[in-house]
Amino acid sequence: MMRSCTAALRTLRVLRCRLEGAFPAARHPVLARRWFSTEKVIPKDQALPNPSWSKDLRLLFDQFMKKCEDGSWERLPSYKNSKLVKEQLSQAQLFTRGYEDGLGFEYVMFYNDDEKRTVCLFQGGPYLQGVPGFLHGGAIATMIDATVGVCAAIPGGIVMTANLNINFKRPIPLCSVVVINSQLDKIEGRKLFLSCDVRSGVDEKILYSEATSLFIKLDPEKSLT
Ligand SMILES: CC/C=C\C/C=C\C/C=C\CCCCCCCC(=O)SCCNC(=O)CCNC(=O)[C@H](O)C(C)(C)COP(=O)(O)OP(=O)(O)OC[C@H]1O[C@@H](n2cnc3c(N)ncnc32)[C@H](O)[C@@H]1OP(=O)(O)O
Repeated sequence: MMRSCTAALRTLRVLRCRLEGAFPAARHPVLARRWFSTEKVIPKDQALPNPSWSKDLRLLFDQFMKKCEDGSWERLPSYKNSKLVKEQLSQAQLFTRGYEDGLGFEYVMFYNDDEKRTVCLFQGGPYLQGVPGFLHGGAIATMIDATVGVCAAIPGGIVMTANLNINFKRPIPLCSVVVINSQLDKIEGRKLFLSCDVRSGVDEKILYSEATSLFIKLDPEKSLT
């Protein structure tokens, strides 16, 4: 437990250094203060196996953890709450982490710095149903946005989605496991272009969705509101 907390804090520190190093304006006056706290509260890392994870999700998780051993990939921790919000928003939770184990978004992301790739292993639970038996398109879009968002934020700093285009090619069965594979294609000034696909877990034979996205690095001189 202690070791995983220390590892999580280390990864968070690395991510923070990367964001600030790659983009000094990551010290955006509002967002940086909200996103990174120096308080030493150790929240629960939710990007780790729990009993709701299926055999396939565990298998893929183990495969990626093996890839982390030589340092080419790293697992990204994920937390429900953040100390970044002010008191009146103390109920705020990361949208994708607001469900009990197994009911909503179960996922873990891995990052490869050399390839500028982020892979998300995702199991969508029963509260994410759209057409009976299948995942809601909004839930799929959410996880695509989160995955490409992280893929943009690590090299790009403080970014927001400006555009997200998704082709939904096949419906995703509820509670199945999919792999969201995203990559940074191009950076032009403040614009980061990314693409990703969503495939069936383990065999990756079924192409469920494809997406392209544009993220913009926030300009610290501009107000968000
Ligand atoms: C993302 C994760 C970040 C950090 C990680 C930290 C912690 C991790 C914790 C959790 C991770 C969870 C990840 C979740 C990811 C979710 C991300 C989101 O969903 S963000 C929410 C949805 N997006 C928004 O609400 C954004 C709303 N839009 C805006 O606020 C603004 O439009 C903007 C995107 C900030 C851009 O405004 P600016 O005034 O800064 O830029 P502009 O001067 O307007 O444009 C610059 C440049 O870009 C071109 N452009 C802008 N929008 C578009 C577009 N839709 N399509 C094409 N091109 C666009 C514009 O033409 C300019 O181009 P240029 O003239 O060539 O420079």
